This record gives sequence, C-alpha cells and structure tokens, in this order.
Amino acid sequence: MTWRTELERAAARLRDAAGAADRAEELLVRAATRLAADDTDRRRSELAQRLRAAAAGAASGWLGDDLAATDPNTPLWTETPRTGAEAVRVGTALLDDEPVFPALAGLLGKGHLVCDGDAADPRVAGMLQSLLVRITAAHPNLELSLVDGVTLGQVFAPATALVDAGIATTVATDHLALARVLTAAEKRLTELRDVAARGQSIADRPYHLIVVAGLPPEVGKSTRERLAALAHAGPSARCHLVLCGWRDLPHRERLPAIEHATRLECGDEVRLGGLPLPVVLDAPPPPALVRAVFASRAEQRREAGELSVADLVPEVLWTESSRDGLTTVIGRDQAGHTAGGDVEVSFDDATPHWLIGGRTGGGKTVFLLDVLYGLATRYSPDELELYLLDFKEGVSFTEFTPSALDPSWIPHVKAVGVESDREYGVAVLAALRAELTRRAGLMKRAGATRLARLRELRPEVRLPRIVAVVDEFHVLFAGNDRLAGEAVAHLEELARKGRSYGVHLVLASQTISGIEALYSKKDSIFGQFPLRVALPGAKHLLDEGNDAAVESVGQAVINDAGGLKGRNRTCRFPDASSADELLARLRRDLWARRDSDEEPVVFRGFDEQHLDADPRFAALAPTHAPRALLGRAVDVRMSTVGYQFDRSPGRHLAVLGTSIVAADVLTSAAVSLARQHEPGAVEFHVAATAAGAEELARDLVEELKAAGHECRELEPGAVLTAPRARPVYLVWFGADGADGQPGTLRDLLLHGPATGAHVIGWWRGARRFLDDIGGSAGREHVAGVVALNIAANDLAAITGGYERTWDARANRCLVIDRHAGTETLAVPYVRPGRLDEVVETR
Ligand SMILES: Nc1ncnc2c1ncn2[C@@H]1O[C@H](COP(=O)(O)OP(=O)(O)OP(=O)(O)O)[C@@H](O)[C@H]1O
Repeated sequence: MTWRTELERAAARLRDAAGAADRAEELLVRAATRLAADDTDRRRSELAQRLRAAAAGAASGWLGDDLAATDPNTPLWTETPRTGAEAVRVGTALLDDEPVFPALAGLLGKGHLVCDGDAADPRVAGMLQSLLVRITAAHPNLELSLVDGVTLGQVFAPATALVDAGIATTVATDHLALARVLTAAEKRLTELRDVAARGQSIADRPYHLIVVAGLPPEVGKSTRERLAALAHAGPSARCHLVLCGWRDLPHRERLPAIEHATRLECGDEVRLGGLPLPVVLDAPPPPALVRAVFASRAEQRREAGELSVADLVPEVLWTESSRDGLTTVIGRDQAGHTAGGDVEVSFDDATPHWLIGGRTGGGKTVFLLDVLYGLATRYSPDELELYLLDFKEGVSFTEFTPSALDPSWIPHVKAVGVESDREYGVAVLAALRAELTRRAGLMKRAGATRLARLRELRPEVRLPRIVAVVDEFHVLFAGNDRLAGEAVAHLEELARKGRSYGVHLVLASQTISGIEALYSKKDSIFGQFPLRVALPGAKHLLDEGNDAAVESVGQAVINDAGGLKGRNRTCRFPDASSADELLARLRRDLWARRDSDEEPVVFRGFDEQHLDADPRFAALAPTHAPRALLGRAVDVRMSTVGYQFDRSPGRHLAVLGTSIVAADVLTSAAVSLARQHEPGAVEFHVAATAAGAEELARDLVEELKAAGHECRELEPGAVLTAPRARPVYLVWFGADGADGQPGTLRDLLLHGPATGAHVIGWWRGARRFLDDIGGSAGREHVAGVVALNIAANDLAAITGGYERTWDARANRCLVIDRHAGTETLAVPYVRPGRLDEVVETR
C-alpha cells in the first residue's frame, strides 16, 4: 500500500472515529491533485500537516493537544464540550516511524474504547493517565468510576484528588468492588433512561465514564456480560467505558461483543480502530500537569458542590401563594455522585402526603429541617401552618420554638410536641380532623369543591395549607389499644380527605416496623402517601422491585409515585445541622415579620409544669365558682385542667397515689383556690398526717397566710372535728385512715358542700381511700379524683369497675370529674425541681 493510500484511509478512519474530521479527506484529495507527482516529500509533509489540522478540528485543546507541551496553568474548561467534540486523543499515528497526526477515539457522547492490553503494559498505563487528564480538564461535570484489577490502583494513584472531591469513586481493585461499580452504573442508567422516557431532556446530566485499567482476575462470565450490556445501553444514557484488558484468554469462553467501541490493539505495534497506520500511545503526562489539572478540578467541584441551606431559601421571603399547593427546593439532583439541577418537592394534588424512612442518623431530621425552612421562607403564615410532632427523645423541633437564649420562633408553627405522649399526638390529629370538618362545611356552604376555589370565594377566611409532621409515627400504633385505633382512624381520614382541604401529612420513621405498621394497618393509608423519601437504610418504602437506594447521609431517593419503579430521583440535600447561625438568622427574620404574638404551644413530654408559669393562674380573681387548678392537659393547646367547687354534694377532690407529687397537686389546688376568694371569705384547714409532707403543709400555710387568708394547722386526731365557722377547704396531706373517724369523714363528704366545706385530700392507698369513703357505695361522695401512681384496676374499682386503660407514669395524672363525666390526661403542677428529686415507682 502506498503512503498516499494509507493517508487517505487514515483520513477516512479519522473521520469515522472522531466524527468531525470530515474535511480531512476533502483536503487530501484537493492537495493530491494540485501537487506535482515527483514532489513526494513536500507533498507528504503537507498532507500530514493538513491531517493534523483536521484532527485538531476534531479534538482540540485539552482533548487533543500534546500534553507534554501543555502549560500546567492552562485553564480547565468550564463548559461541557459542544456536541461534535466527542473525540479524544489517545496517541499519535506514525508513518515510517514519524509521528504524523493525533490518533483519536470517539468517547463521551459517542462510544467506548476497548483495549486488549491492560495497565500492566506501560504503554496502556500512560495512555490511561493521559486520557484521564484530558477528559477531566475538558469536562467540568463528569462522574468517574475507576477500576484497576491489575496494578492494585497504582495507575490511578495520581487521581486521588478526584476521589476526595467525589468526582471519582474509590478505585475498585477486586471483582466485588467492580460488581458494585456496575450495580451503581446500572441504577444510574435506569434512572436516566426513565427520565428520558418521560420525555425530559438528559442533555444536562453529567457523563459517567467507567475506566477499567484491567479486569480483576476473578471476574467471571456474568460480570463480563454485565459490562457488555452496559456498553450496549450506556451511550444513550451518557455512560461510557474505557475497557482495558479485554482479550480472549486460552481455555476461556469467548468474550461478549462490546458495541459502540473503538478498538485498541496493543501488540508489538499498536493499532487503533481501522486506522491503517500504527499508533504510539500517549505517554504519561508530566506530573506537574496532572497535579494541577486534578487539584483545580477537585477544587472547582468542591466549590460548586457545596450545598447550603441558603440554596434552599428564596431571596425574598413570603412571596408564594399556597392556593394550588406548596413547593420547595430540597437539594440538587444527583444521578450518581455529582451535582445537578435543583430538586423540588411539593404538597399538592399529586403528592398530598409524604412518607419518609431511613435508619437512625440517616439524616431524617436534617431533611425535615431543610423542608420546613424552605417552606416557611416561601409562604407566609397566612399560607402555611405547621404542626410538628416528635415521639422520640430529641430536640428536632425545638429549633422552631422560643428558648431561654433566643425568644424567637417560626410564626407558622402552631404546636410542637417533643417526646410527646401518644395522647398528645392523637389530640393533634383530632384537632386537624376537626379542621377538616370545618373546611368541609365552609366548602359546602360556599359551593366550592376545591380549596383553591374556596379561597377565591371566601377571601376573608384564613385558609392556610396545613402541614403536620409526625416523626416516629409508629409510636402512635404501639400497643394496638384504643389510642392506636383512634390514631389510625384519624390518620386514615386525614390522609384520604386532606388533599381536598389543604391538610398535608408527613410521616417519618426510622424503623422498618414503623413503615410496616402503617402498611399493615390499612393498605389504603399507605397508598395515600405518594411522595416517598428513602434515606440511607430505608426499607419497604418503595415498591417491590424498585431497589433504588442511597448509602451516604445527605442523599435521598425521592419518588413521587408511591414508590413506583422508574420514578426515582436521587438528590443531595444540605446539612441544616451545621448551619445554626443561618437558621437562627432566618428564624429571627421570620419572627420579626409575624403579625401575632401567639407563641407555638410546645409540649415537651419531660417538662415539669408549674402553676406560677400558667398565665391562667396569674389571671385568677375572686369568683362564685372557684376552680382548683391541677395541671396542664395533654391536648393541643395544653389547656389548664381544673376542678370546680360548688355546693352540690360530692364536690371534693381526692388525689391518689404514693407519689410526693400528690402533695404538690394539693398545694396547687389550695393556692389557686385562695386567689379566687376574698381574704376572710373562706378558711383553709391544713392537716399533715402523712410522714414527709409536714414541711410542704407548713409551706402551704405560710403561703395562704401571706395571701391574707385565715389558715389553721390541724393536729392528728382533730382533723375532722375542728370547728368550722365559715366555708372551709380541708387540705389534708395523708388522709388514709380518715384520722380514725371514717364515719365523720363520710358525713363531711355528704353534707359539707352544702355549707361550703370541701375536702381536698391525698390518699396514698387507693383501696384505703375506697374503704374510707364507705366502699363503692360512697363513690358518689367524692366526684373529683386525680390519679397518680395507682394501678388501673384500683382506679377502676374507685370509679366504677369498668375496664380502664390508665397507664400510670411519671409526670402524668388522670383528672376525673364524675359529675362532668370527664377524664383528662394531664401533666400535674409540681414544685420546681420536683422531677429531679423523685424517681417514681408505680
Ligand atoms: N445533608 C447532610 N449533609 C451532611 N451531613 C448530614 C446531612 N444530613 C445529616 N447529616 C449528618 O448526619 C447526622 C444525623 O442526621 P439526623 O440527625 O438528621 O439523622 P436522623 O435520621 O434524624 O437520626 P435520628 O433519627 O437518630 O435523630 C447529622 O448530625 C449530620 O451531621
């Protein structure tokens, strides 16, 4: 073959390989006719030059220049090369041992490069290193997976900076790690293909390049077939391979075909694709250049990739309308391990409710904080209200409430439960359900079928969308008791109707059983949560067969179709837990714009409640219907729980249980009653027959006297016989045994109220109390009971013998008013510091 034919063919191959050197052939033909036949050398060099120029057109700058001559300070490209620049230089074509033009292979955007030699061959190693520098310098948005089963990662050692910056994965050196690379690539591929199938463009997604410097020795048939399948499907999903060491071995079955590939054969001579000329592969680039390129790309990526909560909040606060839904940015798309576009999540007709799952420490709290700050900055409190419930130990939502250090709060937040009781959770759900009913009524009357329409018809009515977050929601179902039943009923109703009325639920759980609990309750509930957020360790959250998952904290799979395969989006969200200052600033900005000073109700299950801190105590004044204040109800507003005294028979109060908290309840009752009587109008008799209560009784006497009231301390033996000149409250610490005069006690219970005499007594033993009041026949004589640490069956005996579910626990009491027919779970008022002193026993 003459050199001319060779060059002509070379030009043709060059065009094929690079796809953009089509002018080369044309130039060649023109040159050949113009030049004299005997002017061989000149013609040859001119043709070679033209070929070089043509090759430069196909792969210029970082993709085609001689790296040995490239200045390390040459700027990296900041934009992905245009379509048509798919060629990259791998070496130089030789003619008569002279380098004539760059040898190019079509790679990103075109196909794969497959080489029979591996990185154990220094020629291949040099080429790979050079290729990596070229591609890294030319592509700002690239994902790399590196595999080296022959030099144990040595060939990629210079790329450590890329690994550190998350551009490349850790080099896989064995077949297991290779399998992981393939699994990740397959997932990414499926995800992108699904996006494309939905008609969305994937042109802005990063390329994924898998560079295999040599296959690990254990690689079997299935891995080879997976590689071939990836090669087949890869280019349409921006995935490309550089596959070295791909050669048939003796006594092994033949390798599967790799489609879309340019072949590189590394025998004595190196041949590239159909190029008829031998090729000398690129040598390793100068180390200074490698370092400069990798370090500056890594730096750029780190800067671009840093996601902050600031990226989630709008520049101007509260500009959005929630008429048709709520939408916020949660993070950046990440189909692999590099950053992409913003990912939005919504509460709207398509995704009215969300389900979030992930293991402990999987980032659930941080994800929720990101969402809540994103929403609270976009929508004003007239557009959005928040109810936040957390059933575990933790401080997740206290972030939104006033504290000793920072009096600000997020004005959208109506109620926050931290380590809430299930009862509190059920109360919040019940309140939301009542709101549904209210909205349903409004809609009916207005003739609207959608919230958006109702808002148009009744602009004067405040109708914010409501988002209720329930963290560790499965706690609600624990026990499978009456409360669990109520919780399920509320959740079902809210999930089913919330969409129409603008009430949205976010249920989160860190346990598999949490999700299963919901699933097993009723399929219908589970199906009402179309937006699924799978954090690391999430199980059973997505559809069977949808195995999308993330492993690193800070990432989430977001699926907007009830977990359906093909609707996953992998995203990265910022770490709100390391943005204290920013969050505090946002909170204060939002707070400064509030138009109401109503603080969120904060229910912390472990908090003591103090009478002095209750504004309703401060507001007490003399009245004809005095009410003893006893504690704060476990309800949405944490209402004050009281017990009213009037002249009807049985208006007495018995506090039952061995806990010293009973003494505090008595004190609160007496002190609050004292405020409701003019001094001199009533008398307080205080008796302490329970050991340990003397001091408390004395303190009470002091306090009542200081308030100007008549107050007598009664001695044992004279408690029931002391003369009563005017209406009297007998505050009795330790009434067990009725001071040896149960008959007198019964008489007082029966006739006292008519003359203004009421007993407020602490009985340590429930059975003793029952005996003292004359057994079950005397039940009606004491209408008020505060149950502390007494057993459910004892309480049942006192109140009427039916089955009850009282679950005695520290810092809770059950306030029963038999006349009013009410039973209220409450946190009793205690003396400050009381809970630090006592270890309650049942
Ligand atoms: N997006 C993120 N980027 C970086 N780190 C994060 C991110 N999200 C969470 N983390 C880290 O993980 C830690 C645990 O996160 P988080 O408290 O949200 O987990 P969790 O799932 O709520 O755990 P638990 O349920 O045990 O409270 C955080 O303190 C934070 O350091």
